[in-house]
Amino acid sequence: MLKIGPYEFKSRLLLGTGKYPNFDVQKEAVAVSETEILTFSVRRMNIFEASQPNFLEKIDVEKYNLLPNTAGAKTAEEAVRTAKLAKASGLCDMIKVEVIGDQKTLLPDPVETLKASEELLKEGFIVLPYTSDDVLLAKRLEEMGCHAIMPGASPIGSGQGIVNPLNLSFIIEQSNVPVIVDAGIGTPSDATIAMELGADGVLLNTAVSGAEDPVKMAKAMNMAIEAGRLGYEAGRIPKKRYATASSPMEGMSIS
Ligand SMILES: CC(=O)[C@@H](O)[C@H](O)COP(=O)(O)O
Repeated sequence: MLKIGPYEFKSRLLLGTGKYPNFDVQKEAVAVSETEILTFSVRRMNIFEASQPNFLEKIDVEKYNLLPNTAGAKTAEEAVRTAKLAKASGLCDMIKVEVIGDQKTLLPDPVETLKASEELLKEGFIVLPYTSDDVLLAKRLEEMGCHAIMPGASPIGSGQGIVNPLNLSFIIEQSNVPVIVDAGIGTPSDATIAMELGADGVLLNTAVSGAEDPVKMAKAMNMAIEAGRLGYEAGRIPKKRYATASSPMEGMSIS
């Protein structure tokens, strides 16, 4: 089970809702992914205006846990304001803190992310910050009280996969709260690697919504995350420098 604050989830896949070719494909992809957590940008949702386009219009939102995110925020102040809007709409008390520090790489601003997370924790939110793969920053966010840490695999939408598995493994090793690898996943095998490293979950969007067949890819991601988790729990064999026979002859009576 994936436990985030007071919530428990069977699925370890968190899915974004943007950039699908149409709402029918989005709906089917979400269904086959078997995700229980959908994230969406509060700023793009028009949550208070029923007449405006709704990016979740074909989805039965009652069936999912919604994880609003503060995408578009460049400062802690903007992120806090956006989070409060989401909470006021009654959608959920979880918030993905996303404060972008650079528009080319879309990497998170560490100082503003810390500030926003601290403020939102004080306000009683369940806080999941999107952060870089900086090990010490992840530690500070956990010590502050964040309910999960979400280090990036690589830049949002880049599909580069996990560029620094060593840092991710340090973050996972030190963490007492769930670590959810967020952003940059390109293929099912990237998601499996994150889970084999010991991540508690994976958040992804572009790899599914931008695939040639988003529904097939959503299914593949579901299976990949499940496989990676099983492999992690099963415990991998140690790597050796030289070969060891798969069928040893010792103790056999055949000469
Ligand atoms: C939807 C969302 O929250 C994104 O900002 C997230 O980081 C996913 O990134 P990818 O699109 O690279 O999977």
